[in-house]
Amino acid sequence: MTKEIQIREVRIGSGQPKICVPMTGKDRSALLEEAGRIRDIKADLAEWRADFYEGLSHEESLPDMLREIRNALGEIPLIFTIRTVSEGGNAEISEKEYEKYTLTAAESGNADLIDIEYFSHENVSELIRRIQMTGAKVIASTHDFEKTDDSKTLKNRFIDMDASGADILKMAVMPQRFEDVADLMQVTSEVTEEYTEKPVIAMSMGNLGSMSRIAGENFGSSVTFATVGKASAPGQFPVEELRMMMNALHKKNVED
Ligand SMILES: O=C1C[C@@](O)(C(=O)O)C[C@@H](O)[C@@H]1O
Repeated sequence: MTKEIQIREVRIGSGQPKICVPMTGKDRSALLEEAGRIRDIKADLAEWRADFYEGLSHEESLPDMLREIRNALGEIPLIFTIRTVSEGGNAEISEKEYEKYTLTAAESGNADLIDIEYFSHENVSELIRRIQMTGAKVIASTHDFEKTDDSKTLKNRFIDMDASGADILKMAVMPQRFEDVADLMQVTSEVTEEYTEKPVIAMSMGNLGSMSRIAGENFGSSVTFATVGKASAPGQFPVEELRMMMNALHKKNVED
């Protein structure tokens, strides 16, 4: 049974899955415009994909940028993410920099959640602990933009992330055939029912996997990512389309 986590006014892990919109702007004005659109469309959550930001290597600009994004978002909870090249993102940075930037974001007090790539970094449990000491929550994440491993491997990855002390567990994988999409959904359902009480976020990417972005309510994924402009990963829907499809599915679920 999943225990919900409340971030500001948003409850993750209970009710319908929450819609999160990534911000992929490369500079201040693009980011503030995206944040304004996210607020207008009333997304549940926003994610700053700071690996798209050209100022990332100027660590001292991060707190100011985070403060401005926070002001533009109002009360919408913010996830701070640096997606590295090895997990399908744009950041080519050292371990030291990854640690420094994620901690700086946490210490700013303006990012509610910090995404940590669980399998790609050193001393990750220690980093998670240090981030949590600032009051921010941690999403342990894993991404595979090439393929979907077998169910046992996916399940073990969730179990490892669960043991890390992170608050939320996230997995995004690329399907090569329909069975991969079904496997991801099945494993997520099993993990949320039998292995962890933490909220889980799971998606199968690409067009083939896009059904997994609609149906989280049925298989145990508590957040889904959607766009107001540029997608941050393949297969994402525009927010309004996704909201309509999720509401239609929810209606059927409660009728049953
Ligand atoms: O981890 C995820 C999920 C994601 O890769 C997706 O497939 O929607 C999009 C990313 O921005 C986010 O950090």
